[in-house]
Amino acid sequence: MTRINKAACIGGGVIGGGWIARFLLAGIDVDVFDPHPEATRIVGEVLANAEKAYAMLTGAPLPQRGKLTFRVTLEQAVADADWIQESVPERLDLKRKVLTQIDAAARPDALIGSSTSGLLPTDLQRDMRHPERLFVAHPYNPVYLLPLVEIVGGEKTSMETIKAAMERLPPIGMKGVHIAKEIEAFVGDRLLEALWREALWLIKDDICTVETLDDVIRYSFGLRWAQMGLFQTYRIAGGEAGMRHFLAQFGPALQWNWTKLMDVVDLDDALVEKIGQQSDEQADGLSIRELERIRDENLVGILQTLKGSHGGKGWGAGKLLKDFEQGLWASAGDDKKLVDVAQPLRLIETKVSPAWVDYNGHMTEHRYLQVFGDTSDALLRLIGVDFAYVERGHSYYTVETHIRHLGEAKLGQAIHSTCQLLSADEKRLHVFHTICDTATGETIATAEHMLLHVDAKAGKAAPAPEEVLSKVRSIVKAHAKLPVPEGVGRHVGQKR
Ligand SMILES: NC(=O)C1=CN([C@@H]2O[C@H](COP(=O)(O)OP(=O)(O)OC[C@H]3O[C@@H](n4cnc5c(N)ncnc54)[C@H](O)[C@@H]3O)[C@@H](O)[C@H]2O)C=CC1
Ligand SMILES: C[N+](C)(C)CC(=O)CC(=O)[O-]
Repeated sequence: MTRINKAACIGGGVIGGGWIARFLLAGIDVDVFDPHPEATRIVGEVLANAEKAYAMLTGAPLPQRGKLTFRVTLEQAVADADWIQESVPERLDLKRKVLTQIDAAARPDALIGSSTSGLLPTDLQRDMRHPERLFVAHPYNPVYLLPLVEIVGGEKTSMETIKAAMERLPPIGMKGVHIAKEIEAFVGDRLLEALWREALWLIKDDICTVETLDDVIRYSFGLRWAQMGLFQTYRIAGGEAGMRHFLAQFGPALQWNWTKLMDVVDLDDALVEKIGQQSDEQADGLSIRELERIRDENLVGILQTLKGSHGGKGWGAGKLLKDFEQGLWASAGDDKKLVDVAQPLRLIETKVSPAWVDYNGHMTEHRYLQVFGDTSDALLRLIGVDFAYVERGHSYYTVETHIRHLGEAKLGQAIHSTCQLLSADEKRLHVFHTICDTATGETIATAEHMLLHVDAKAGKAAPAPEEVLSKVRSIVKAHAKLPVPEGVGRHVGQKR
């Protein structure tokens, strides 16, 4: 997979800031040009939110954060970037001017993406000397969490550019969709504009308030759309006969007078004030940054749920997250370099995610097992039992677990896990894991597990190969010098 080595972001507002965070958290250095006097503060706040979100999103080892540099001129910012993302305000004249400036100063092999929500790439590339490398890369807010990018070429964009742009998105956790023909607003904003236009009419005509309208979305089809989109949702709504029956039943309604579609509401002062006031009431005193954090927590929860869906294979954006994490584990390589075997192995660093918290306000039971399971997986990678090993047909399965809950882990709390390898033979690993509060070092929970090496195809236990056992033996030898952890061998029971 081809990767972005150095990015430049021209414009660091809502969307530019999101791109900056996406690149930096993928380990890519970013140079920024934005003449706004408070650009540094604004980008810093977006980045802080993004870091909070990523800490909750994944326990996979994120690369070291890229270096962020603000430049005084556009030319300096783009000079050695291989991906340049333009995110200046949505005005054709301004974008053309900025893109022409980028084109003149960028490396000849640099890719140039525009974040435009709806302008045609053919119009954007009109004045460029090398228009073949300009494409629309339309993202969704917040760019650091929502993975989709619509990739759209103009008349002069080369297919090599489109291919190169598409290839560079998965390593930063994004999914490119190539829109075959350029149209204004592409696909996503075509749909959103239609909905938005109807919504404005419903408010203007006093059919409902902005809060009622949002409730209608978020308590119903909004929940469906995140995981199945429109067509697959309607396929199910057709019952056993599926999409054909759905079309037969609801197709005729399309001729009825249900929508105002192309009639554009007049956004006069009265309507702007009406929407503004209703929106203020709906926010109930929450600031934009607070709302962003609530949004991010919810998105993290949804993405994590989708990651575990479809029998653990992952579904939609959750499958993408799963693949991204596998890439992170793979490129972190064997964690050997990071781990000191003279100590219990420090293997997982994470934060308590919103999706992990129960009605008591702290981490719910099965999430402890998840973190302990992740700890076992990290140990296995360390001894060479990685994805490739499992694909070849062997693995370790956990056959017994005993968890003790000794403290509380609250939302957003930084926690880490350690592993002490108590003993091992050619088939078994006897491990003792601990989850600690990273700030205080206090123990929150412990788990004792027995893992059994298996021939997964034959479905039975089998000795591990020498290359794995030699690594196991060296950790067991080092850990034999450590005190036996308190709680080893405990069982659940009461004196009778
Ligand atoms: N806000 C949204 O929900 C989305 C916006 N977009 C697109 O992203 C682009 C940017 O939109 P936002 O970030 O929302 O706007 P914004 O107003 O938040 O940010 C624009 C930034 O560009 C900077 N800027 C202005 N002139 C500049 C120049 N000559 N060189 C460098 N920087 C300059 C401004 O100082 C500002 O920080 C637009 O094309 C928009 O259509 C795409 C997806 C979603
Ligand atoms: C409002 N908008 C047209 C700028 C929205 C987008 O382009 C995508 C989004 O994030 O909703």
